[in-house]
This record gives sequence, C-alpha cells and structure tokens, in this order.
Amino acid sequence: MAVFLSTFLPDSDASSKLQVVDEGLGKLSSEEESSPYKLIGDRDIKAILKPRRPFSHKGNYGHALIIAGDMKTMGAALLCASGCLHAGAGLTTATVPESGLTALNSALPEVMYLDRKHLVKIKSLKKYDAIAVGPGLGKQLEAVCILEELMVLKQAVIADADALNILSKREDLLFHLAKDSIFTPHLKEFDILFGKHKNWWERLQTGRTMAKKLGSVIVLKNQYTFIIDQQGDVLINSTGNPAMAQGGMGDVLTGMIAAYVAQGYSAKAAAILGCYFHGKAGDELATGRYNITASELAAQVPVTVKTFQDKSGS
Ligand SMILES: NC(=O)C1=CN([C@@H]2O[C@H](COP(=O)(O)OP(=O)(O)OC[C@H]3O[C@@H](n4cnc5c(N)ncnc54)[C@H](OP(=O)(O)O)[C@@H]3O)[C@@H](O)[C@H]2O)[C@@H](O)CC1
Ligand SMILES: Nc1ncnc2c1ncn2[C@@H]1O[C@H](COP(=O)(O)OP(=O)(O)O)[C@@H](O)[C@H]1O
Repeated sequence: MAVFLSTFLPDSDASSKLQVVDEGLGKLSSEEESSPYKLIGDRDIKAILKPRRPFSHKGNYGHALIIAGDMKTMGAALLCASGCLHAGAGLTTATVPESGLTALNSALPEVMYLDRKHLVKIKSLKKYDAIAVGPGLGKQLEAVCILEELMVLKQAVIADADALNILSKREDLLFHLAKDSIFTPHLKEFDILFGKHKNWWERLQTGRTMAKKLGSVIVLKNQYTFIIDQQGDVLINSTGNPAMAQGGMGDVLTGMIAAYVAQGYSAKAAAILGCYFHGKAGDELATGRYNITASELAAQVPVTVKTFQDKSGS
C-alpha cells in the first residue's frame, strides 16, 4: 500500500496527500519512476555504515572541530562535543570562550581545546576533517567574524543554531560557504533563513530548491526529520520520539553529524547516519523513560550503533 508524504507532516495540505513516499533510498525497480520523497530504512543504514577496522587507530576516524558556546550557552558546546565524541570521531577539538575551559576539561576530558583568538587568526583549518559551527555560539561580532573566516577558507561546515541566525542576515556568506556543507535548522530557524512558509509542504519545496542552489544538504528537524540532498531529494528519518523534546538535543545531533563527516562519510551519508542513530538512541532510552536528556542520549549512541551493527550483520 502506498505511503503518502502527508503522513510525515504535522499539518495538512492538498499536495502532500498526493505525493508517494518510496520505501528505502534506492529505486524501486528499473521501470518505476522513483519519487523524490524516500523513507530511510534499516537496510539503507546497513549499506552506509562502515565497521571499525582491525588495527585502526584514532587517526583513521578523523578530527572534528566544534566551534560553539558562549557565556550563557556553554552547555550547547559541551553537548555538541559530546555528540561528536560519542559518535566516534577519532579526535575532537572544541573552540569555546576561555571561561568554558574548566567546564570542558571536567565534563569531557577526551576533547581538546583551541583558543578562540587563534581560530580567527588561523589561515587554514585543513587539519580538521569536519567543522561544526553554531550551537550556543551567540550572534555577536566574534561569531560573525568566525563565519566570515570559514567562508574565506572554503571548507565545508555543519552549520546549526546561531550560525544559521547569522547566515539569515548575510546572504553573501550563506551563498559562498563551501558546497557539501550541512545546514541543520529546526522549523523556526528554517523560516528565518529562507522566509516564512504557510505550511510544511511549501517549506519542503523551498528546502529542495535551496539545497540544489547551495549544493549542500539541509537537515530540517522535526518529529520526522527531512534530509534534503544536493539533488533536491527528500529523505525522511522516522526514528525519534517526543521524549527527546528537550533543549540541547539538536546540539548533540550537530556533533554527531560532524563525527560522521570526520570519519569520511559524505555530507549526505553523515546527515543520514546522524539523524537515524540520534533518533534510534532516543527510541531505545524512551522504552523505559518519560523523557530523555541530551547528555543521556549522547552517551547511548555507541550502544545504539553497536546493537544495530550486531543485529543487521553490518
Ligand atoms: N544548554 C545550552 O547551553 C543550550 C543552548 N542552546 C543554544 O542556545 C541558542 C538559542 O537557543 P534557543 O532555544 O533560545 O533558541 P531556538 O532554538 O532558536 O528557539 C527559539 C524559538 O524557536 C522555536 N523552536 C525551537 N525549537 C523548535 C523546534 N524544534 N520546532 C519548532 N519550533 C522551535 C520556539 O518558539 P515557540 O514555538 O515556542 O514560539 C523557541 O522558543 C542556540 O544557539 C542553541 O544552540 C539550546 O540548544 C538549548 C541548550
Ligand atoms: N517529538 C520529537 N520526535 C522526534 N525527535 C524530536 C522530537 N522533538 C525533538 N526532536 C529532535 O530533537 C532535536 C531538537 O533540535 P533543536 O530544536 O535544534 O534543539 P536544541 O536547539 O535545543 O539543541 C532534533 O533533532 C529533533 O528531531
């Protein structure tokens, strides 16, 4: 029986009721025209997820840089770095304001620190395999300067939260960020970036147009998160649940996506793995829980991935 796009949207409209969603990311068969709307299944994850190889070392799993945190939102940086760490990046470095250094060292001793002052002066961030920017970053001049530097360096980024708010006022930066960047807005951030929308159908159409125009991946977060790839296809993630509706959950997701980019996955694959395992970790914890904190979710991720790997034989 056909599944329609409207199933995955919180509001109703005529168009989405007519759009068929394909099961899985591959084509159904050579004769059938594939739909731009595809539901991510376990088989897709199995095909994407790579095992950790024998004799491998931290250098094989990439180095991620987290640019996040401000005086009152240092927690967002810690949560993002924690998501990155728990999703398996070989090395994670966080650049937070100096006032957050003690918190960083106490909460996440595995994570290294890079002085913000050095970041703005650095002419190359090439040693980092993934760069996430935005959670709790603030919108002050320093944050704007960081985004300007990243644009000049032409390295793809994972942009979230305050980075998106800054980009919404700076089209010159938005359209000059490196291709294969990943944008992770929730509904409000999406509308701030790309304009107000009447309903989710319209929002998705704008997302498709903008992902193609930017040559980047847009992760539009909601109960069902939509991963819109560079071709304008909409991949629907169905893991996750309302127990996850607590502050900081998106910060963890951003760190996880950065970890997968650092490990060598493409922008699209990293977004898929991040969303799937983020939601799946939440589903596992929610079996015995009314709500889940973002820190708990991050800690669950290695268990979730291992359980999936063992069950699917990947
Ligand atoms: N511990 C820390 O340090 C934390 C730091 N954080 C960091 O702080 C910074 C600012 O974060 P923020 O929460 O003030 O702003 P933001 O997320 O834009 O919400 C603004 C308004 O948008 C809405 N809205 C929000 N989410 C929505 C959704 N999914 N779907 C639909 N609507 C949604 C909602 O409006 P309402 O719907 O209630 O009218 C909400 O009031 C940011 O950098 C972030 O990373 C947080 O991560 C928390 C933990
Ligand atoms: N009801 C829900 N069902 C599934 N996932 C949810 C639900 N509520 C929140 N989430 C997930 O939690 C994350 C929230 O992200 P975001 O709003 O950016 O959080 P924050 O800014 O507080 O870190 C998203 O990945 C979203 O998909």
